[in-house]
Amino acid sequence: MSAALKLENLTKDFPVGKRMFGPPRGVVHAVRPVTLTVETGETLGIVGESGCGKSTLARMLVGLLSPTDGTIEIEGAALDNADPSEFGRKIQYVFQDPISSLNPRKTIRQVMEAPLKHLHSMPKARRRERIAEIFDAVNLREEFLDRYPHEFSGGQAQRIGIARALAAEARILILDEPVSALDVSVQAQVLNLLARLKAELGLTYLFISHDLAVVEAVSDRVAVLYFGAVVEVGRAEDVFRAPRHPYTKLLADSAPVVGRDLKAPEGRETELPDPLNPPTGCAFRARCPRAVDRCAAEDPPLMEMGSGQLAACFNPVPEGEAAK
Ligand SMILES: Nc1ncnc2c1ncn2[C@@H]1O[C@H](COP(=O)(O)OP(=O)(O)OP(=O)(O)O)[C@@H](O)[C@H]1O
Repeated sequence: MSAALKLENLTKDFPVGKRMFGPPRGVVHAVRPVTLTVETGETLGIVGESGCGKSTLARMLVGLLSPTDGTIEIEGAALDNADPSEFGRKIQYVFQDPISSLNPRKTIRQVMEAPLKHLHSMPKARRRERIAEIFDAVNLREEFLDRYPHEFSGGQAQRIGIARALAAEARILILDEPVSALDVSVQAQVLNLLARLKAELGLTYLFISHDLAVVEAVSDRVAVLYFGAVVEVGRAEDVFRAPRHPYTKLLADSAPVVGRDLKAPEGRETELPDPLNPPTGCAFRARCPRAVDRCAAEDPPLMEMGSGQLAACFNPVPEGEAAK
């Protein structure tokens, strides 16, 4: 397998409380150095509570935000050197609510034509054919093309979002909560469609979700984010069934949906630390039932826990202590 995406120390700081003169009042470290590789054809799930940096990470990958530091490599080409149009083509964002990201005054055909025209300079006749092929691939009827965004149901809208990414000839899709706003039966249809397209087209997915059951079902590997950093990464079944980081164990024990009913051990904090005033050492230690002295002094790096599972913890959950 070759790498579709390689992130090396990717970092994003937001200065806050900007003043006319002098430095800003503080800095939010929204994404702390993230190093990750996603193989071609793989689905990497990304989970974590609200505010842990998922969207900031995703927005850097599609060029909506520029990194403070670090590098992004797509199919072997570093972002800085790559032709921006090539970059924009290969990695596409599929929003949770694709319709609100579309211009309400443009028909779906106009929306679909834009990438074919601008990224691929495709002549008109070929564009019509290509749009028909893509609509067929995502099970949408061609007659929908002359309608406007608000005329679609949630499931249809999500198919349109996927179709738009395919029109750009994306190789990597960032799926940001792609099914969380849909009814369960429609969720299954969209997930099946994504699985089929991935197999047929050899796509690579980054699947961001609060729903651990969905993430486990669709992901080959999972990265768990906490306070802007990857705290655990490994095969989906290992990470959820035998988590080594105490935060992942907390998520797995509190499932199914991250952020809802997160259990806090007796006398421990439940909230994320203040981003403007981060703690020393491990960011999770105030909530952690396994914290030891070292955790206050040093921020643990990701460490090998066996069979490719990595966790950033000095006192990991013992192997074999499966999640409840
Ligand atoms: N433009 C900004 N300026 C300042 N801080 C920001 C900005 N955007 C995000 N942040 C902060 O960066 C951190 C990460 O936010 P981000 O939106 O990436 O989290 P998230 O995991 O995607 O959350 P959610 O699940 O709610 O979408 C948070 O502390 C957030 O307040």
